[in-house]
Amino acid sequence: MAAAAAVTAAASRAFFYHHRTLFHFPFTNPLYSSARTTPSLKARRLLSSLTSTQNDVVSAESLRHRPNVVDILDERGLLESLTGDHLRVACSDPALPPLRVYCGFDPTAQSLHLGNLLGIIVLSWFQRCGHQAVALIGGATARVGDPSGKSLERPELDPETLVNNTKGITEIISRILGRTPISNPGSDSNLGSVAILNNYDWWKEVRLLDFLKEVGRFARVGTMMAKESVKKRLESEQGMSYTEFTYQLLQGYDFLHLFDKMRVSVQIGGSDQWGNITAGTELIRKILQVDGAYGLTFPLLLKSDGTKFGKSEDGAIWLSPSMLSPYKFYQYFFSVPDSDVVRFLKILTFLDMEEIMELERDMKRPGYVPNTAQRRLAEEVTRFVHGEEGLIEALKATEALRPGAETKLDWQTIEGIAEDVPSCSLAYDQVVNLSLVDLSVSSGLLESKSAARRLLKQGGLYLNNSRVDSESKRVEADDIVDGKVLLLSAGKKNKVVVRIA
Ligand SMILES: Nc1ncnc2c1ncn2[C@@H]1O[C@H](COP(=O)(O)OP(=O)(O)OP(=O)(O)O)[C@@H](O)[C@H]1O
Repeated sequence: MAAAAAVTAAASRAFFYHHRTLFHFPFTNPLYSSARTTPSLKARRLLSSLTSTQNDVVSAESLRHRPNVVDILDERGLLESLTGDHLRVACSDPALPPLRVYCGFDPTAQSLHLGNLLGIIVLSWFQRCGHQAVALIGGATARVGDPSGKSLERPELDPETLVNNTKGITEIISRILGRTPISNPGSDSNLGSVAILNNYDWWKEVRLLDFLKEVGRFARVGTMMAKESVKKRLESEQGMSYTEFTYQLLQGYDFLHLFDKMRVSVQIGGSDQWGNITAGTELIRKILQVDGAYGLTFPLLLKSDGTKFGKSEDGAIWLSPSMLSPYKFYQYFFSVPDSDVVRFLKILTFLDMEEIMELERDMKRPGYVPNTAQRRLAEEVTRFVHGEEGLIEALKATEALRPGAETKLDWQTIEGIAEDVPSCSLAYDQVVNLSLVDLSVSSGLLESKSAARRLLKQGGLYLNNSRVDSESKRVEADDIVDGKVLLLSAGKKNKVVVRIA
């Protein structure tokens, strides 16, 4: 009873604290009048899970145990900088309500990529430690273009592309973060919830004169010029447009808006976002005259050649399954060099640090089966991004590419492989009853019938992963997988997918 009463008292203290933080310093700036800044109906629905008072009441469970998310990020190599050490205390203080933390993504491509995954992972860590995640799509900021880390002005995107990109990115974030397991007290589900907002919803209402008067007045040009993103560009031949120079204030104002309207007190981002994030904490401090807004950055994920994983490079690791199949995604992680695998396990998975260290020790022991750590990494990251079904698809495709494998093939698995190996289309009548020797040539797998016969005799010709051991073998209707495709292999590496037209 006493414990329950203490919990209730602490919960109401926490609840009260929340309202005090929000409303103690009333903010009468006309830019924030509710008529102008109300999010769209869709955004409101998405936000409802976060804005309900029920979610603010701290449960007995979270009061007892809220792991320190900042320490966890630090331990795993996911912490670069904090705007203040107070966040370390605030994030695990049982007297405070869960933090609301946001990460922004400009919809500059149809899909997010591996570099952006770090922001999602950090949001997920916050969720797992009992906090609430907000993903912000920069529908407005993408029209301006973030100069951070860019040597050239970003190309302008047309509204239709932005809408398309926003849709793709929203799907990815809700798919990944919507299934993050968390202890979510007071909720029927033990899956995380994420609010996804679009900053165009408030920016489209803001008038330039109001902005200059109410926000611009508090922004010092000297401070803005000193930001890394601006300094670098001013040194370049092309210089910087006024539009891109303003970007930091747009992102800064987003933080102010989210802090003021939705009690979001933490912004996270890659280290290149430091200047934009601090623009927000500075505006909050100057305009709202409160402390209690925090910024946290994580290191950029770099390739072994020192360049960052991004979308501009060839062979970007996309998170959308329509831009990179779960099979290819899995294969990427399965093939990372031994020198990177432990670092990736810490940064990109939620595996216990003990387990990762054990894997690291195993790698140095005699008898270590090569790629064991990579397999674990590939499984964990693929499951996080593509779900259990995506992982199964990737594993099936991996198995299907192994000649002699006994897994029964289905057409989706073969189609998954078709992106990665040559394929051709042949009419049903051109295929059924044709000898395997002839099919090997007409499908383009082998150059000549004699080469096909030779390979068959050596036991190297496979139909749907089963060895073909007779020269007289002809294709039967039943060989066509699900009535749609065949997989022909010459040895371990060469394959052709034959589609039945
Ligand atoms: N390699 C990376 N490692 C960590 N975070 C990254 C990485 N790449 C991008 N981010 C983060 O993702 C968010 C959006 O990034 P942004 O759109 O600027 O980069 P990008 O897609 O890599 O651009 P580009 O490929 O055109 O350089 C930012 O918070 C940024 O810090």
